[in-house]
Amino acid sequence: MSHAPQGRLRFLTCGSVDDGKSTLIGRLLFDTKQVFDDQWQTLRSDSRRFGTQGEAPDLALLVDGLQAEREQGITIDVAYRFFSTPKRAFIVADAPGHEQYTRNMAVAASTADCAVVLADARKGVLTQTRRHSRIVALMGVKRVLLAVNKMDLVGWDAARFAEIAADYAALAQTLGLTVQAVPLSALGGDNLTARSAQTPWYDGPTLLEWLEQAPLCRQDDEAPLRLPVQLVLRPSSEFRGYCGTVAQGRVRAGDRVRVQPSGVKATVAAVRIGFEEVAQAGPADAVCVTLQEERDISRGDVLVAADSPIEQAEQFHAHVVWVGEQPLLPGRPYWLKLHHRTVGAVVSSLRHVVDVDTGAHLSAREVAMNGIAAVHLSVDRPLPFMPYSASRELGNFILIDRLTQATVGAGMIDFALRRDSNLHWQALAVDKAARAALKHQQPRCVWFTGLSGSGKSTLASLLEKNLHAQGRHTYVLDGDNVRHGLNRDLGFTEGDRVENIRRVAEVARLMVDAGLMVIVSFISPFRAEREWARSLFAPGEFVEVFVDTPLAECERRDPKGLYAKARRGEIPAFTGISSPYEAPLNPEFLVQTTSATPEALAEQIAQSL
Ligand SMILES: Nc1ncnc2c1ncn2[C@@H]1O[C@H](COP(=O)(O)OS(=O)(=O)O)[C@@H](OP(=O)(O)O)[C@H]1O
Ligand SMILES: Nc1ncnc2c1ncn2[C@@H]1O[C@H](COP(=O)(O)OP(=O)(O)O)[C@@H](O)[C@H]1O
Repeated sequence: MSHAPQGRLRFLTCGSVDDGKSTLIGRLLFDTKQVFDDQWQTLRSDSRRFGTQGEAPDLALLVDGLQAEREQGITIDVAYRFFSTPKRAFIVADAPGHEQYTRNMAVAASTADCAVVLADARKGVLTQTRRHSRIVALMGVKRVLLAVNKMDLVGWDAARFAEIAADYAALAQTLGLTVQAVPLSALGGDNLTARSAQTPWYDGPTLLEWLEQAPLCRQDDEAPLRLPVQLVLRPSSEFRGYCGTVAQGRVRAGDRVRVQPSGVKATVAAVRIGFEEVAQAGPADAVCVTLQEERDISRGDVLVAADSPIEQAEQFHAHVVWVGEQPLLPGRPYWLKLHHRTVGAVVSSLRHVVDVDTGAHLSAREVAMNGIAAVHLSVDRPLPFMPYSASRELGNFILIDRLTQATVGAGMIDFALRRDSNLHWQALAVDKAARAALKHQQPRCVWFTGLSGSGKSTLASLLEKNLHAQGRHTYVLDGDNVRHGLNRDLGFTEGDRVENIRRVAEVARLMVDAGLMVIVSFISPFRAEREWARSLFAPGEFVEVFVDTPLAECERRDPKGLYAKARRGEIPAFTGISSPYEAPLNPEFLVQTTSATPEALAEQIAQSL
């Protein structure tokens, strides 16, 4: 094998179940397997240099799918296979076309340079073909080979091939894909690795020729440097190295760099790959950079060319592929991880859900598993980023459930929202401490949660009376009254409850900032929102009170007759009956209303404040 491969092309294959995908991949592997051993050696030596598996080959080097997603650990059903020819090495990702295909395909496509879309010559372009092509295009793949397979079963009919190719070309145009259609038979090996005698009328490339020539995505070493910091190495007080994989551009000793988001500048002292000092490094190189100056840099920062910063924002327009079992709900807090930076995030608005069959934009209030949506995202700290179209490494993120730590979404940033740069937090001369001092009190948010009829309102009202009598400045936010004003537009779906609590928590925060002792009394059935509410306050400021009255007792009390109605089926999604209540795991107070009077309970809580 005298020729060095021209880089390593990653592609994915997609098609409907019977289109012949496995045969095609099997054939490719079989026809090229004579060099497989050589390549395996390369992988082994690569693994020793860059890998994390010691002597064993680090397959992750082949499969660095959604980077963050992999670190997070989520099972994605994608098979990666490896083969090579004298011209090039290939990694083919095979995403099963059946269940969960959206998320599997999205993950596979997120690192692919191109895609091979199969169509059965007898069936032509099907709904599935459209669906897969749309997902592939959304994930940033620009080039597609349309493999019109089973041409032998249509008698190698040139007209049939031309018809399918034209059909697909029309779709490709709407998706912004560049297409090469190839007539082939995976079974017979025609036009796969060798030109077929059956298609004298076809003068385009074979499938393999096309793959050998297809441009790689990651070749942008002309671009300014972008190096997300994955790890800060400090083996001794003398040495501080910043490690990560170069996303774009080159880095050399002497280069001026800027640290984002802080903005401080520094000069590169040395660049290492493994233990070796190198003159320079480029895209996809895993490097360790040292600086001449001492700087405060941590994981999640990005080193960029000093004169060419990337954007930073807190609000984005993005696309999300939802992989969570629970639906995506606007207003619910998630963690967002972009390159190596993790921040708090909420979907501030759900713009639309994409119908993958037709491309239509549908309005929706939540996104189910495998759904794809356009959203506005708001994060709690400035995030250096690039649009996904300009950099997959700096433009793709994952969303993580705050409670289970499971990955629930994979996303692509489209652009920062303009309003972001015009919104500035007002620093005011009089602050919370000053306001609280004037009132001679410690501001607090006392958060009552529990079933309807558990006793929240009764206790909240008694607590306020008690505090007021001590000269405290208080305010009660109660579900029943807030739902008549600020939250009049909200009902009792999961999404509406999430938004209900989000708004109330924000209002409570403002009131605590005003120096008040705020008492919140809402069912607030979900842990995620209560935990997020807690995160808005300083340590010790948020006091969660779980009014732990058994459902049977609440139902017996039924102060508003709602349980009776709910049992008769007249109220849909009633908490405790037909809608869930997630009890707090570590509340500051657990209150049992069946064994003490409301007055005694309120007194106990007041004492502790
Ligand atoms: N479907 C359904 N489920 C639960 N509750 C219902 C429902 N429909 C109306 N109500 C009445 O609304 C009050 C609860 O509102 P909240 O804002 O506290 O609910 S939530 O936190 O958004 O879940 C609740 O008041 P409380 O009894 O004070 O809890 C009920 O009176
Ligand atoms: N120890 C107690 N604490 C609070 N409420 C109690 C207690 N014992 C009985 N109750 C009764 O339970 C009912 C609770 O209703 P409410 O305070 O409106 O509940 P919620 O606001 O949680 O829906 C009231 O009728 C109240 O008098």
